[in-house]
Amino acid sequence: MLADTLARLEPADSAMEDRVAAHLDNLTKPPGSLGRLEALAVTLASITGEAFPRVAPPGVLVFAADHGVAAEGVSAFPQEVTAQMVANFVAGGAAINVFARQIDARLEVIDVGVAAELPSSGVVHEKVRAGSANFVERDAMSRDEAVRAIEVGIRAAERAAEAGCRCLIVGEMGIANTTASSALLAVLTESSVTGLIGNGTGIPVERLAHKQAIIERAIAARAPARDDPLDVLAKLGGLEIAAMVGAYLGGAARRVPLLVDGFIATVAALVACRLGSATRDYLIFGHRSQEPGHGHALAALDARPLLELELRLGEGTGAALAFPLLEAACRMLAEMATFEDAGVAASQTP
Ligand SMILES: Cc1cc2ncn([C@H]3O[C@H](COP(=O)(O)O)[C@@H](O)[C@H]3O)c2cc1C
Ligand SMILES: O=C(O)c1cccnc1
Repeated sequence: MLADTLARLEPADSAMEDRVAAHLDNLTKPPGSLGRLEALAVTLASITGEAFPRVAPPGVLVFAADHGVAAEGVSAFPQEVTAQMVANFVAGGAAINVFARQIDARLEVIDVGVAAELPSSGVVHEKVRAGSANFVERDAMSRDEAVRAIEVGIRAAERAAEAGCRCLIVGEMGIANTTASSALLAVLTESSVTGLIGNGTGIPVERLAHKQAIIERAIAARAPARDDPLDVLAKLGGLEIAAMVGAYLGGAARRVPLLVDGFIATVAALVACRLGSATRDYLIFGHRSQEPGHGHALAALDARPLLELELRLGEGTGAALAFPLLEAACRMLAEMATFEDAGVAASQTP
């Protein structure tokens, strides 16, 4: 299934660019005056292959899993919070529930690897294993488990597309996943861990050096092959991160715009692009997270996010908050009058 999805990936339709740019210049505004919203409209048209793209309704996929490395004291919160937050998602009380309701999104919560029993309803049960291993001691997961988790994500993206979602927001919940994401990013971009790490859920400054040492030890001990993204993901990643990779690949293969959230989501998107480079064409970046590594991950993807709200939460929240801008770009294309229709002079006569 992963191989099939990779084989179906195609670049976005660049022929749409000139056509949409010409239409934008006919709309009743000085050319270019709607700034980045105009570029966004062009991007959405080339992603979907439609001159008048639509992004509503959006689908939010929240993947949850636990991380063995949480045992090393790298998060400000205990591992149990992952399962407790899944229950909160089911009850509708988390930040992502609120913002998903605001944009009329279809929200799905998927258990890829939470190390606890979860509510039987309201969660899609796709547990590959009960949490990844502590990657300081052994590989986070096997290559086969990583592929299975990726396929959980591909299937979730397909369900969302089948349900009519025209834009995907991929979020996560997994205590200690900023540690796993920092490790992945350091290896994939051949960067030193210093400068990439941040305090995640809010570990005190004194514990940052410990978090850094854990990541450095893990990278040295696991010694992943940096040009083999699956090897890096299996050894240093997490189950929900692998599923996010799959959701991006599955969404891109279906030509669905992918609205990327914060640090963890961007690292997963980077892994997806390393597996299938055409995925990059389908990514739109919602916001810049406070987590220092996010700037680095965005730079690796040559990405400029839409919002800067000093968020550092994850779950898909920053992407959900940016969604109305995508909708505005679509409505601008479809609903604004042209100079001719409105009887407005298109330029000053010489
Ligand atoms: C109550 C709560 C809700 C959250 N929602 C997202 N995260 C975020 O924080 C975690 C990553 O940070 P670290 O690597 O420091 O553990 C992830 O679960 C992420 O989704 C949360 C964290 C907490 C505590
Ligand atoms: O930007 C994120 O995705 C993020 C930052 C801190 C903690 N959890 C998630």
